[in-house]
Amino acid sequence: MSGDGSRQRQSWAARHTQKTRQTTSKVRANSIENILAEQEYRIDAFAAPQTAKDARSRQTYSTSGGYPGDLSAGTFSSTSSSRQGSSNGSSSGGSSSSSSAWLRKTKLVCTIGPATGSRQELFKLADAGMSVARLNMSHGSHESHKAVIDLVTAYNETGRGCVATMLDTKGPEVRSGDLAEPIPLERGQSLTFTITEGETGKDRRVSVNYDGFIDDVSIGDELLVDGGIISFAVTGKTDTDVQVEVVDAGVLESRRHLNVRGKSATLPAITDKDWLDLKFGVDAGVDYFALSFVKDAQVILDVKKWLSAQGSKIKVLAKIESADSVKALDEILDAVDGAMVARGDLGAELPLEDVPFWQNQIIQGCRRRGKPVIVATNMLESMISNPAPTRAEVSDIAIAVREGADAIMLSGETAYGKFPLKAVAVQSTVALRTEAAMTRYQGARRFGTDEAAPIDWVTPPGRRSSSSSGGPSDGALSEMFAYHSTTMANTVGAPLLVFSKKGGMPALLSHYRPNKTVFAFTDDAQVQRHLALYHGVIPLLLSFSDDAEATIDAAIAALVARGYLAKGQVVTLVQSGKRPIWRSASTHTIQVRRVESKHMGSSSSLDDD
Ligand SMILES: Nc1ncnc2c1ncn2[C@@H]1O[C@H](COP(=O)(O)OP(=O)(O)OP(=O)(O)O)[C@@H](O)[C@H]1O
Ligand SMILES: CC(=O)C(=O)O
Repeated sequence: MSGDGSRQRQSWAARHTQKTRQTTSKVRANSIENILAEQEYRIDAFAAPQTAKDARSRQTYSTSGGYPGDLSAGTFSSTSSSRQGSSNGSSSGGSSSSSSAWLRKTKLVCTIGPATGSRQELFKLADAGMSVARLNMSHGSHESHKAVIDLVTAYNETGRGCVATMLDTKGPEVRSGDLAEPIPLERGQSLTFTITEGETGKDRRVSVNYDGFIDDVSIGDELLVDGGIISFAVTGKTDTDVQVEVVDAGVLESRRHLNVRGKSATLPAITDKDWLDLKFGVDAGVDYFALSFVKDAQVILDVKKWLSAQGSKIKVLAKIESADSVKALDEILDAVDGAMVARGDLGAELPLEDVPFWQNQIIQGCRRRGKPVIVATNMLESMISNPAPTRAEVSDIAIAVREGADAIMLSGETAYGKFPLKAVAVQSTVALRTEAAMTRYQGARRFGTDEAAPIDWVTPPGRRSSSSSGGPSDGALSEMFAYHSTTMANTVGAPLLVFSKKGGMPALLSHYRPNKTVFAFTDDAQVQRHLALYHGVIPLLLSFSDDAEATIDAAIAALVARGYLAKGQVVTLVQSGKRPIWRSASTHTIQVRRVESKHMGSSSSLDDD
């Protein structure tokens, strides 16, 4: 790039930014007024209502007080929402555009285990708002995981909602072996971990499942059990044994996770068991792989190459949970389809106080790249045994939502906890409340004082990479389209309606975080499930006819039938992407369409109904 070109580009970008600021000013002003006019926030938003009536009777979060940040004013009610699905002409600016429902944008990932593996419990979890069912390959069998995948398929076939499946690999974990009985350990006592097989605790000798353990450990290291519930100082070692002294006391049980603070094990990135599990996932048709203990980009590229050789479109997420993975964060995030902040192991390998910093880095890294990111582990740990969360847990959810995570995850809370549905309801409500408050506070900052810099999640796309004709490339054009569609939708206070075959444009729209929902219609069930993870996107399945207008009308009618839109409301319609569906009929367009009489009353032609 020549110096001149660079200057030109900068000045274009500067002008563009200035214009955009002016436009977003209007956008925010409208949004604040719209939000002030809206006092109800619907929860369990991603379990789509089947009819407008159904939508009306859904649980709502109503604020009797003046602003959504006023938690004391909030009340849960299961009563009918007087606004949902009904005429909603009260929004400001002469626009009758705003949908009355404030739909939750942050998605919920739930680990399925003994507490939630039955048809009844899994369906309840999905109805309560689960968008992704996580299968942890450290537990259960292929048969039990296949049964869960079949249940998710059955749920999706009911048309009640869209749930994706995520297979989480066990990864190269170092574990202690089976014990004859648990060993109580007091501070100062000694113990020996050995690579000799069959040591079950006699003479305080315990086997470890990995020979390289000896080389990975040095005298003076801190050795942790299950992320720190017991800790040891390494005091000596031989060719086969590691001697340790108890620092934090506890009871050592069978097959516990061992790791050395600040060091990653030198195990292969993907173990033989992982490859068998990945093959199982391909055969069973899961939607996402979450790869444990990813160390660098190469392992991602290897799995992606293997997947494409199998003709599989499974998306690959990297779990960032090791000292190695944070060192290689940028190259890993460049290679993956998304990431998980796996705080359990991350907090064992790194000092605990570093975890919030890395959580933020990982979220921002994914947000910059337009890739989905999940925040996981301990989000509502106390709800494994208690029916209500701690205040700190509520704050933790709010922080992840404010930082811009696409999804938040539950582990033991839904796998074996006593209150899985309550845990989902808490995540859902806290996310919803936080999102509503964020939108308002952002606006207040922008139009109020200069006290705090506005939260700026999005930057306008640059006019990067030009095509052979000299203009922006298709990819850059799509990004600009997504950006300007978002600005337009925000200005009119309307949700977005997009048609997509591969999910690219809905993902781009999600990246720009529009104020309202992105209703993404696709004719591919797997693309629909992939989109279930993306922030603010409600993915719906629909056959695309050759007639663009007929398809658009069918989509609007489907949204009306589900209670998402009502007569007189407007939607921002986006037809774009690298391969627009109706290129012959229209190229790239952004339009604002109003819901008319012809969209009312007809039954939805959604494929999943
Ligand atoms: N498919 C399953 N079958 C049985 N139990 C499960 C299953 N999935 C999860 N669990 C239980 O839920 C707990 C929490 O789930 P999570 O996915 O967070 O496990 P984990 O903490 O990664 O596992 P580990 O205990 O191996 O470190 C597990 O420790 C296990 O007891
Ligand atoms: C989710 C997970 O694996 C972790 O937090 O370590």
